[in-house]
Amino acid sequence: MLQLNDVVGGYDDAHPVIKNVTFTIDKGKMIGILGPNGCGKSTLLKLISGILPLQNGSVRIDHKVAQSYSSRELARKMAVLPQLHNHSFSHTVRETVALGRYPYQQGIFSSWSQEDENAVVESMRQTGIEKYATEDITYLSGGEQQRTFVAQALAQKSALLLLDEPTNHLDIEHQKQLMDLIQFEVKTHGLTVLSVFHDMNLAALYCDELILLEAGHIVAQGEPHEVLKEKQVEKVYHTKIARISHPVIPKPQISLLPSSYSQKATVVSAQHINILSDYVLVQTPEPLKVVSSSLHNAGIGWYDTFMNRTVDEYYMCADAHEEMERYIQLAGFIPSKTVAMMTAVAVKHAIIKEYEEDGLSIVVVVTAGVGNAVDASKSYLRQPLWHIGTINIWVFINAILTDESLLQAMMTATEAKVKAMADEKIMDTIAQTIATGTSTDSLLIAATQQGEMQQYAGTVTKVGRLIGRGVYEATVEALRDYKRAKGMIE
Ligand SMILES: Nc1ncnc2c1ncn2[C@@H]1O[C@H](COP(=O)(O)OP(=O)(O)OP(=O)(O)O)[C@@H](O)[C@H]1O
Repeated sequence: MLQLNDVVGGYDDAHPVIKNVTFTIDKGKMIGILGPNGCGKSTLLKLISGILPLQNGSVRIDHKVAQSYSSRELARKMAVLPQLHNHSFSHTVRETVALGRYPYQQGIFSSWSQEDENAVVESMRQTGIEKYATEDITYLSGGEQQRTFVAQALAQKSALLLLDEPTNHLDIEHQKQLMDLIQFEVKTHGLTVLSVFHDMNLAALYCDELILLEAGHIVAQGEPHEVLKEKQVEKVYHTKIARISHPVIPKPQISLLPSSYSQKATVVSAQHINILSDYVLVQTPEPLKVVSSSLHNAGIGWYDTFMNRTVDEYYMCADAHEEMERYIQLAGFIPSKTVAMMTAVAVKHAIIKEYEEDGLSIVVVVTAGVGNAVDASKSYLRQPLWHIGTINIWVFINAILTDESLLQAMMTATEAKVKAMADEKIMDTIAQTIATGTSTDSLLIAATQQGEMQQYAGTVTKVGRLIGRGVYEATVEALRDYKRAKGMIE
């Protein structure tokens, strides 16, 4: 649909802004242009739309050199949404949108057709601006004006849309509406879109491909995950960032790292573990980075309150998540900052252990009830019933853990728990084999993210050795306590 070959151009022949830019966009694709301020994004759009002449190279639209189209023909092929600037002219919203139909007019509005009318009405409806139709555009907010100019570009009904920061001035509801609308036109009507973005995350969510410009050159081009690489983005934008995965769809997202974020020194020790009447509680002065399978706030996140709550062995609740959230609130804590799990074991039986080796320390807290012990390899023999038995394990680590380390710590802790079950000969009463856990166990790894970096946490790493030993010893002790409480041992 659009082909650029060795395009050179700008405002001054001696110093072109755009230098040898080559790319092709297929029909029905949405491509985002990214790059720092002044790198030439808007200039590139101006060269493509013919506002600026090319110094070298060619722009082809539908295999024909762009300059060979008359201006009216070109406008039927290509609509342009420039960067929104203050403008002095005064038109109603409807008149402004209707200007998008000029390529189809013979004289000024002398041949207004039903098709023109339909295009204007439809694009005003799509962008949600019908209610402002008779208002003067200069009285609208920045976002409303932006939507009016998008409607004008859509009313042009051209196959190629060039957009310069289309979501400028829009709140997130209208950003999403606009991007959804453009994506719908791309997917269902084969519209081709080339759009400048400052918001890399929005571009990654909606674009098929991204082009990253630096000082008028293309430095990267491809699918969002290929272009938004941490080192590449840091180099081009001269700033520290973290690349993360979108939580719901497989797209990369870029997060800024403020340079002056400072945390209070946080070291978790056994003294932080409070055993209250109904729950074990830990509160830390700063949030810890947590990975857990807790009932409340499972997954990876940052939390400063940790609760292991005793419930009746026959606890039943239609919505345990909602009930737990209410419980946390009534107990005086903030649900969004709290990770919480449940146990049928009285919390006075919680085992707390602290380990330190070579400047690295961890705290392990375990409650173990194994009335519902299961051999994971034989659990298919059971009915899938939810029943609280539960071994809950917390591991607090005074160090910086990478994500891979947090996940390895989960594995190391699980292996240590399984070994404790084996050594204590805890049986799966249905399979008649040694159990590996209970059917509702939870595990939490929480790192202060201060101190020494622990890249890995497998069994023979510095932190893995502490976790393996700590979880094993605390679980064995908790299992013995459980047996004692049940009169199984002295
Ligand atoms: N009308 C103009 N005359 C002369 N130089 C210009 C003109 N417009 C832009 N420039 C220069 O061209 C370079 C590229 O500008 P351009 O607007 O294309 O950058 P951009 O990547 O779109 O920037 P931003 O992210 O700030 O919108 C800049 O150095 C800018 O100063």
